[in-house]
Amino acid sequence: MFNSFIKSHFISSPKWIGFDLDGTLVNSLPDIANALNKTLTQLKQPPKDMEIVKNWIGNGVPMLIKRALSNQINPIESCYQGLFDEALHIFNQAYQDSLCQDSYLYPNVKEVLNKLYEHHVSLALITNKPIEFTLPLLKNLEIEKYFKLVIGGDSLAEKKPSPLPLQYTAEQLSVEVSDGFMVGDSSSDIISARNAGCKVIAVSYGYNHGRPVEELSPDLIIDDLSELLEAVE
Ligand SMILES: O=C(O)COP(=O)(O)O
Ligand SMILES: [Mg+2]
Repeated sequence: MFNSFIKSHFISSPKWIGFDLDGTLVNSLPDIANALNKTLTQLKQPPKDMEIVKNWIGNGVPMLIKRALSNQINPIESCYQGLFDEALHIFNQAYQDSLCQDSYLYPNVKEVLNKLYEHHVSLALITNKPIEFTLPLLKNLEIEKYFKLVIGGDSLAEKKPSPLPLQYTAEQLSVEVSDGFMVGDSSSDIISARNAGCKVIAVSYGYNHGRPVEELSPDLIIDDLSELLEAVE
């Protein structure tokens, strides 16, 4: 099932595959930017351009809020202090209200997940998105049934780039971490996989804080998820 390039560079029969969510399976940017701008407007802060918000996604909602209030990727405490709790509260409500208004699956996502599922590869969804948003989003996009395990950014004591979510996944699925790989769009996915001791495929079309994924030397870069597979008869 796996094409020859992946077979020769990867693992011919992976026991597990971990998928990142935002920027890998789902383009959630429009709904995240919309909720964030509702939050900023309510706090009388200037709204942000979608292209800027895109660079701030990938390290969870609290970090997104801190970045937005600081207007930069490395948040400054004096900028978000005092506003953070209220901003988080407003964002959580706004995002829950329009979680899947304009978000959509990238090309071939459902087909690839379905094929892997039919071939009994254990799939895990490993995101930094809080679990309260992750589960309804998966349900709404009709891909929740493919995952044996779903880990949100607040499900464990540490989120990606910590290796913990991947180590926990392997433990839960009763496999070795090195018997599978991670598929993601951002530095946190690549670093998490390296730290956990497994290979990683990066998608070129995601967010990665506005930086090219090549910089982090993933094991393989793909432009479309269907490159994971070759057609099953
Ligand atoms: O930062 C987020 O909320 C989303 O992160 P993800 O790319 O790990 O799904
Ligand atoms: Mg991502």
